[in-house]
Amino acid sequence: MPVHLAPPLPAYMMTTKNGKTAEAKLVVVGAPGVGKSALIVRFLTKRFIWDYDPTLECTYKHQTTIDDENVALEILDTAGLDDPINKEGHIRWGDGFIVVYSVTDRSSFDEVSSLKQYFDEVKKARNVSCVIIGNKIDLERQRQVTTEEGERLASELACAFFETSACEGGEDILEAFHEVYREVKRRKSIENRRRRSSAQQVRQVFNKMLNRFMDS
Ligand SMILES: Nc1nc2c(ncn2[C@@H]2O[C@H](COP(=O)(O)OP(=O)(O)OP(=O)(O)O)[C@@H](O)[C@H]2O)c(=O)[nH]1
Repeated sequence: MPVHLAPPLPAYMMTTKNGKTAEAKLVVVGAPGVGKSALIVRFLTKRFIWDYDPTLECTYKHQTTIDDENVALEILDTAGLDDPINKEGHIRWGDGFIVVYSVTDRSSFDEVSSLKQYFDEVKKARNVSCVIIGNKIDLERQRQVTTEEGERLASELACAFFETSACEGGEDILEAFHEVYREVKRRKSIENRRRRSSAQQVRQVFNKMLNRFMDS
């Protein structure tokens, strides 16, 4: 009997020491059956459930601490990204992405590059915040994708890389979710710096023009 996922956790609005809200929207994508739901549930509850209904679509709100910072995460568990409108909407919504493949399914690995490329296109960024997970490493005898292949691809795509077993658990699952948050935070701070510096440039030009006008 398939087990239904627990209902999403209640929403929290967290504030950091300086009074600001730290939050990030994460999207978990990958081919059907690679273990996206199992990884999310493992991250949220530290438990593994063998059988799920195939995911329709589910968003979880989760309060946690990452690097001593209180963070409110929203995590979207996607159900295949075949519908182009839905797909684009998910990508626009997300700040960071976890792309999952199964080490026992080469075709799921082959989809990773095109997914990453699509994120970059939709977000109009050279590199969106993204980590790659090769899941189901407990099924070593059925492995079709080596660790080296995963590492190589992740390095080509400039993403952090983790191999996990949602079934057995382990720190790498936690670390993958934390790492994508860190990446989101890094990029946000770069964007903010850029925005501040261009606002400063506009102010300088404006002040120069104003001074010239006043002098004339
Ligand atoms: N052995 C093993 N089985 C796993 C692991 N992760 C998930 N599974 C199993 O793989 C199947 C699919 O897992 P899901 O978490 O539903 O995969 P999904 O990617 O969310 O699937 P869709 O919602 O259909 O896209 C289930 O039977 C899980 O029990 C793992 O790490 N090891």
